[in-house]
Amino acid sequence: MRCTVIGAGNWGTTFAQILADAGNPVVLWTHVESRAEEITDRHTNLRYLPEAVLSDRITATTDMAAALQGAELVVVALPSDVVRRVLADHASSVPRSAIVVSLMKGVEHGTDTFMSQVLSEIWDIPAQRMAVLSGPNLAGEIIRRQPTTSVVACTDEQVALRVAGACATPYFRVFTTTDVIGAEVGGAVKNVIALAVGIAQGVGYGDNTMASIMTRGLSEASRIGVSLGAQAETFAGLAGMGDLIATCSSPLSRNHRLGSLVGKGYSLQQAVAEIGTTAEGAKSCRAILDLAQQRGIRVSITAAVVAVLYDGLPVPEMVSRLVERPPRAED
Ligand SMILES: NC(=O)c1ccc[n+]([C@@H]2O[C@H](COP(=O)([O-])OP(=O)(O)OC[C@H]3O[C@@H](n4cnc5c(N)ncnc54)[C@H](O)[C@@H]3O)[C@@H](O)[C@H]2O)c1
Ligand SMILES: O=P(O)(O)OC[C@H](O)CO
Repeated sequence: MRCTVIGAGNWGTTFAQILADAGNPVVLWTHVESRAEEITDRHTNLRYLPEAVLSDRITATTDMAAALQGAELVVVALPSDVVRRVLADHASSVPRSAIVVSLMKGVEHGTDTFMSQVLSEIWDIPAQRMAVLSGPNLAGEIIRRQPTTSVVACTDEQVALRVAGACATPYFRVFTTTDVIGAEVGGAVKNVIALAVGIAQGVGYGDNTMASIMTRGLSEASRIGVSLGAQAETFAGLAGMGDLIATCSSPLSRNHRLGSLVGKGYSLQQAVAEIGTTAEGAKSCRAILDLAQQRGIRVSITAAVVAVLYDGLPVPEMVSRLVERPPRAED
């Protein structure tokens, strides 16, 4: 398939490499002219993936219309808070038959909208051509061709299978589902839970604390998802538990690292500056809390992360707020 990937950061560039390894020609869009030249001429992207040698099936451009021309598969990997601003004016350049895939794991602040919903809205993409790919997919491992799995969600299963086929390589095994909202919620909420785990580990707490936050965090994701129409089983799968385990356990996760810095006493601004690339949980946690509160869903961990990052709650009080609560049945 003729593929276009929008966003040449960690995941966009790594996903372009997956598509190229699967035999597809790929055009990678970046807003940075020097990066486009570097990717096309030298087959590197030193800012994001310093050790990688990229396939010569990948070329890059800053010209959005040229990047989208003739695309059969359009993949978007931008930070969630710039998607609307960067892409809204380019609807007429998206080929009418193209399949659009969101790789993003975030919720838009202000509209509480998931990324596939933003893309469908700004580009007028029908549900049967709009897909989401999510799973335990740390770019830093995949660019080294370490094996992993992922799931493509689309209401049209045949479309999900086409996308899965287009990115199948010996190191990237892709499953399919029709539960689009479940994949979206799993990907976005696990970032917030990884922040909470990172904060606890930054304070110095160990594996019992991590396991407790992960398990109760998955329960928050599942409750939010089901209230939005997701299937509960999705949260036991790759886009739920699978991604949660990878993100909460790995030092490669930006959300985990950001949380750990906050647990050690950094302010949010200092931690964001130190990480230097996208940590979606910090941007999405308030929208996720909004979504839960609007539906009367209890999300204590998400609320605690918002309180620490945005309302000045001291970290030790976050921990006691989570632990010192009356007993009740596990749900
Ligand atoms: N990195 C991963 O391992 C990984 C894995 C799965 C999903 N994701 C998701 O993919 C999305 C992108 O993450 P990433 O890791 O590639 O982020 P990144 O920070 O590494 O890269 C972001 C890219 O967006 C570009 N960008 C930023 N602001 C822009 C603007 N205003 N206009 C145009 N381009 C702009 C940057 O130049 C860069 O190319 C996120 O939603 C993330 O949650 C990341
Ligand atoms: O580095 P993070 O925390 O954005 O996580 C990357 C991926 O989402 C892991 O699947």
